[in-house]
Amino acid sequence: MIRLEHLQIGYGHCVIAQNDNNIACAKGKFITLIGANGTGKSTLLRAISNNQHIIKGNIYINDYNTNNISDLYKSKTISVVLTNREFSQFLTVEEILYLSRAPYTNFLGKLTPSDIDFVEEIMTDFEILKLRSRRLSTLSDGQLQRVLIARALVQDTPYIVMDEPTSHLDVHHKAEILLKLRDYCHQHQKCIIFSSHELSIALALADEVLAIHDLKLTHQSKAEFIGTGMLAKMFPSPLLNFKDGLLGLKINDDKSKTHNFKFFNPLQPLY
Ligand SMILES: Nc1ncnc2c1ncn2[C@@H]1O[C@H](COP(=O)(O)OP(=O)(O)OP(=O)(O)O)[C@@H](O)[C@H]1O
Repeated sequence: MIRLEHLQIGYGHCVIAQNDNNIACAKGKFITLIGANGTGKSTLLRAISNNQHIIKGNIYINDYNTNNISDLYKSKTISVVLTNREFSQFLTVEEILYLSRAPYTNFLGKLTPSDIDFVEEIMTDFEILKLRSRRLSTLSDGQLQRVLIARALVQDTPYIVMDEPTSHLDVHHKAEILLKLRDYCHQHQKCIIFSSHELSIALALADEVLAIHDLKLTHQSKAEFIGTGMLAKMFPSPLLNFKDGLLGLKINDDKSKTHNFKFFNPLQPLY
């Protein structure tokens, strides 16, 4: 379980988001984090993964306060896909994946046959076998994003946080990768928290929603969240309509001068 207790995140003394009630994110849940630009999604994900100062409150992973956990425990417990390129661009795809097994190797860093099989399995699942010998610096943004998602899975931790993991992917790969991640989360009882601006796909697939609006961080089941009508408040726009929990896009009909909305129901699975 990841627990957020009376958390305040932000910069200096400036709070950008806080949760008044305690929040618990359980294993086996595929949780989307949504909010308008600049509301604090990346800041929250960095805080959860212990890469960001917290103004107030506590974050617990498996009942351990993240302020007090060792690097080794952290690397076996939570993996992260952030948006910055914080690793050496000279590494090949295969090398960065093998390095992600480091928490499980002996002091010589030697991989076992089962480590290698596991990496091969993930490379196959995420269609990156063909990229294995390529240096990271030579990958397209979309290819790199698939590699970084694979890297987080190779680390094989119960908790995974991902900041906009599909932002560079084409529409086919967005749907495919999020479906794979959801199935992986359910099959292996992982807790995956991912931020996304792809509301329709994210809400169609997620089990639960973390939302940041008006400096408040909330956590609800998907159905509860949609029932609150919060989407319309989070994204006030004359082009969008969220009536009855349905996401609608305004389509101007020039002849009749009326505005119709094409609706997509995020409660319906995509397939
Ligand atoms: N290092 C920093 N110092 C001060 N303020 C920062 C810093 N990094 C981010 N901020 C501010 O904190 C707020 C939240 O930023 P954050 O990147 O977490 O938002 P976000 O919800 O992920 O945004 P987006 O959807 O645009 O990616 C923004 O107002 C941003 O300008």
